[in-house]
Amino acid sequence: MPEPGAAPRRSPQGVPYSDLPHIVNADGLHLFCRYWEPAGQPRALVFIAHGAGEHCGPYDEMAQKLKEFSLLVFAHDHVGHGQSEGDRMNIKDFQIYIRDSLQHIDLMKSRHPDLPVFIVGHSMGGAISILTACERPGDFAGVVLIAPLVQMNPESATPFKVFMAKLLNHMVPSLTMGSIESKWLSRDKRQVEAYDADELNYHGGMRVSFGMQLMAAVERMEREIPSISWPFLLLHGDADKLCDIRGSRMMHDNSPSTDKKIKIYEGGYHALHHDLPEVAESVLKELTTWITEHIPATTSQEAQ
Ligand SMILES: O=C1N[C@]2(CO1)C[C@H](C(=O)N1CCC(COc3ccc(F)cc3Cl)CC1)C2
Repeated sequence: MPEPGAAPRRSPQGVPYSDLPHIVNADGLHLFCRYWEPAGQPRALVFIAHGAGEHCGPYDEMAQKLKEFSLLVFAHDHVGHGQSEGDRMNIKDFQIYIRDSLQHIDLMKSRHPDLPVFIVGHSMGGAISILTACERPGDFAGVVLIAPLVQMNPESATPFKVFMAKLLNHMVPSLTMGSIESKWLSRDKRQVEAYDADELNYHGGMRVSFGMQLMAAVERMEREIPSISWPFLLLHGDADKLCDIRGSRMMHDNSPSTDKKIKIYEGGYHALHHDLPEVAESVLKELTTWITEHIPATTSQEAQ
């Protein structure tokens, strides 16, 4: 409980967290949460992990669609993102994203102990999803990855650039590199304009220290992939300039999972769920079908 008389903790936008759905993470930071609860009995839990610089608001359409299938969807803005506390798009250890995700997932599992749990992750949220599932390999009924960050883009992360980033990280870690080029997010200009206009997105430069954390996450995934046995669905555009499709192909080809699927969208840009309408529609169809088909039959159904 806050000290009596203490000023209420407020979101970066100035809203008291007492007026917002939130959890408090292990470092005492308030994370803004969203929940999409179906009218009747939910069939499964779905946690959505958003990517770098964005927040969980733009996943409302996806969550509404999942809710129509009696799925209980939940998400939070990662530390340093959107309406959550923390230094904007920066993290001292990538593990914090995974720890916080497991905290929120465990909270929802405690409320719905009999429901299977799925994760849907996009881009950096895909890396969070992969490493979260790797920490609890038996806990998830499935993981859906939309253009996940699995490997560095070899054009942007040349050995020289990686060397310079590591050197600069020791010298000036708060130095900023370029920002995320929104033109590569989607072929739908309205979606790019919406991203650029969204004040809850971080539009500043990426700190070298944050880039280092992303690289460390990539290295962790490279080590984990040969032991991935949980079910997953990969969706990736072959014109993605932000997260190379080769990472998804490598994960699909090198993981021992016997229940894995990759769907390539020809000409697709990075944010497939916000790409051209026919692609976004296909992505929603693919992930809702895959998740509902991966909900284990309940004992009552088995008894029939
Ligand atoms: O709809 C959406 N998608 C979003 C935004 O809005 C894209 C963004 C997102 O998560 N990434 C795109 C950029 C990428 C940069 O990667 C690096 C940069 C420097 C570095 F040193 C090492 C790496 Cl790995 C990380 C993943 C989420």
